Amino acid sequence: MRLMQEEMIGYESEEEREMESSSSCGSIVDLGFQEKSMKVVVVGYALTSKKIKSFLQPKFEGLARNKGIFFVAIDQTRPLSDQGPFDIVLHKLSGKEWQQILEDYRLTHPEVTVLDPPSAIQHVYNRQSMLEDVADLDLSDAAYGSVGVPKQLVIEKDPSSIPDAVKQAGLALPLVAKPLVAKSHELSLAYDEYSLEKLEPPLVLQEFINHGGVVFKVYIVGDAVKVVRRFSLPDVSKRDLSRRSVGGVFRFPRVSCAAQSADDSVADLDPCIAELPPRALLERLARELRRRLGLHLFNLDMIREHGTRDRFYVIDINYFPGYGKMPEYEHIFTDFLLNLAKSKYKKRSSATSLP
Ligand SMILES: O=P(O)(O)O[C@@H]1[C@@H](OP(=O)(O)O)[C@H](OP(=O)(O)O)[C@H](O)[C@H](OP(=O)(O)O)[C@H]1OP(=O)(O)O
Ligand SMILES: Nc1ncnc2c1ncn2[C@@H]1O[C@H](COP(=O)(O)OP(=O)(O)O)[C@@H](O)[C@H]1O
Ligand SMILES: [Mg+2]
Ligand SMILES: [Mg+2]
Repeated sequence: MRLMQEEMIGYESEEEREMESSSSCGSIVDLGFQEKSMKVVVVGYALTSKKIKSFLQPKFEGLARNKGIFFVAIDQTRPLSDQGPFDIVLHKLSGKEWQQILEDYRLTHPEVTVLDPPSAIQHVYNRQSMLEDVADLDLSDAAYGSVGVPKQLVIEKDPSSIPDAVKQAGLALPLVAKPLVAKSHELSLAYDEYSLEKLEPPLVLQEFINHGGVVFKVYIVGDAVKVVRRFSLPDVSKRDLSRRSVGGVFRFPRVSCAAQSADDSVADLDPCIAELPPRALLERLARELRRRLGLHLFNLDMIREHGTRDRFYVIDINYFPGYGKMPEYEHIFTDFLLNLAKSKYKKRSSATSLP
């Protein structure tokens, strides 16, 4: 947080100011219009052009600006220390070199909050380690339902070994085959053991869980948790499995990104399938995972086993997902950034006022 003159943060009109303050949700830090000098938050961002378009939408940037948050593009060709100064760095770029730059920057600039630490992000970029913390959490008999991960197996190489490995691990067909690298979305569903040899390691084989064709996207932004419904793959029946014609591998690249929101069709859906997971369960899950993963910005793909009321599975975790599709993300993000800057500012001032 830094000080700057009032004229830099202003609503274009009284009307705009009123509109903004009436639509603002939650308890945000009021930077105070009355103050002569204002505190501003400078957020450096290193994002792909696709992400800039979906995330830094004009409405969001405008709202943030009016609250004293300024977004500044990071120039990757110049040293980070020569840019800014930043209060917060938001990033989602790949490459070892970039990760190293960020790690070095974190060490030399502890006053800047880097969202999030590259090593914590790497942990969820591997589909094996991604779900370890959910499994370790052991929310198998939480008060509001159980949360687990589907049985899964990692295949590093040699496709011919897959049928035996699957048998040994006791995995039931059909299986979802997912590239080990989470940034690759070329998934497939294998219905019979003969087709398993056609798969291309390295991959994770995961038991397919019937869930009525609806997936819950649980978005996390710091302490805030928001859940939406999306359409997903349909259930596979025993009859489907026994029908020979179904045999083989069904490829479904980028299915979840292409999937439509199911929230608009909720009235047409079976309530047992569409009912959102209990709020208390999501809050607990989000809190625990935030701590264990060391991340502020991620989402979970969660499904409810069809035929149960409260047996849930986490099947995917994504770092800095498509927040543009999260309702009210503009307000949630603005509050998050302000609170982050405020708590850092408080900590720093109390440290400097020590005797
Ligand atoms: O492109 P979008 O907005 O659909 O966002 C993608 C996410 O879609 P979703 O939030 O489910 O709608 C998408 O989520 P899923 O893995 O599809 O569940 C990923 O987070 C993807 O990032 P990456 O390719 O894994 O690095 C996200 O892609 P990037 O925007 O980060 O490139
Ligand atoms: N174990 C599973 N059981 C049932 N459906 C699954 C399972 N894993 C994935 N899916 C379906 O495939 C989609 C994509 O899988 P996901 O693991 O989320 O990969 P991605 O990272 O590409 O989104 C999910 O949104 C869901 O529709
Ligand atoms: Mg997904
Ligand atoms: Mg994913």
